Amino acid sequence: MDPELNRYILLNEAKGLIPGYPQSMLDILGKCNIAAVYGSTHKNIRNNMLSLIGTSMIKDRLLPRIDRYMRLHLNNWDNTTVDIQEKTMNMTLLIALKQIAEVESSSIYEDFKVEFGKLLVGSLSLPINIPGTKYYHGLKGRKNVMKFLKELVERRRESPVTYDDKLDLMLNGVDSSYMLSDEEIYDQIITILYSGYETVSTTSMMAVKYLHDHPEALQELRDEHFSIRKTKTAEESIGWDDYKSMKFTRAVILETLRLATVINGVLRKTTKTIELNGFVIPKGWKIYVYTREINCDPFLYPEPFKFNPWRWLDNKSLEWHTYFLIFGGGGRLCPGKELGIVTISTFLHYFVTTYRWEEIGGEKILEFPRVEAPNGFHIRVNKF
Ligand code: HEM
Repeated sequence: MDPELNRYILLNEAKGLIPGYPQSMLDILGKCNIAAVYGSTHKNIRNNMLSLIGTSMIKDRLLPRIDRYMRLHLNNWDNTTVDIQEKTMNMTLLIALKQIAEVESSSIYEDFKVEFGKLLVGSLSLPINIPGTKYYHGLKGRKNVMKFLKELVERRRESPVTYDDKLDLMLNGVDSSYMLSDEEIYDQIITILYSGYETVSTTSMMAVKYLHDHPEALQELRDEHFSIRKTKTAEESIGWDDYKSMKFTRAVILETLRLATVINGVLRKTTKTIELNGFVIPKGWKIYVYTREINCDPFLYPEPFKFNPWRWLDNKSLEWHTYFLIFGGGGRLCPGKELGIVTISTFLHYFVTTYRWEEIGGEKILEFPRVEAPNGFHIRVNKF
């Protein structure tokens, strides 16, 4: 839990502190997934990942698409009761899938979602492969997800048409310095969908919850988004400069991530016997770099249990603090950080400028060990 030691571990992969994720995760996300590789292979996969989800890609290609599908997704919520947990999960998966295979995503989405759900549950399970176990279902999910992806790739290769999405970029070598093999392409797609799923959907749901409970913050957020809308026609999408101007929105998202910690920590494994703070950690041992507690450190965040987005504006360096580990650190710092924040910001933009909402009430949200609403999180939504 020691922030300094945690940071040391994250920054020193080369000294024998490589990722140590469980066997179930490695089997189900694939052996080429970014968390399973290290050294030069990791460098190649990560550079490729950055060329697919990094800032220049978001600016030019991803944001317009996120904007378009967010509008569609938020259409027709007027005068209805929605389970915002379910809605944000669907939104996140569908929008991510659209970025990968835009044209085909609509037709495969419903079936794909079922298989992806199995994969998700199986990724954190005891690796016992007998019918009925989560692991068994997870492997089945992976097998079927792979089937979808292989068919997509085959069709693309046979077709003379070019597409403007991540799959085409991967097939045609977006990163000129390294061409992914087919296996790497499949695992890269699964990794993108997996890493951005619960993180983005849960944070979107929890932002709705915190904003509902803090009307002052909601008002300031609305003002920020209405002032952006004022400069545009109803059909005009938000652009990169609009996104960069959403200072309060970013603060709301960071504060939500801090309080509703989606990732409690990250796992590492020693490749040799190592001494850390006077303790000898034998070769092959796993280390759980538990970062959750840092989010509630009263020295960094006074009144740590209070939802106070303004703290991120009063102290602009907070996001860049040495112990800000919400997105990890070192050579594995989350490459999807900006894409995640862009997606949640776009969701909040259209949600708060179109609707007001009330909680149906009484529904439990668990914050530990996972942030989730076991029975859903229902809200009544009405147009302004
Ligand atoms: C907004 C919420 C998000 C949070 C809080 C978050 C958090 C993290 C953390 C803590 C790590 C470090 C893991 C480690 O050191 O082992 C990480 C890595 C990663 N994240 Fe995110 N993430 C978010 C969104 C996303 C999105 C939207 C994507 C992709 C579309 C993504 C893709 C990845 C990938 C590929 C890695 C592995 C990087 C590597 O091993 O080099 N993340 N994320």
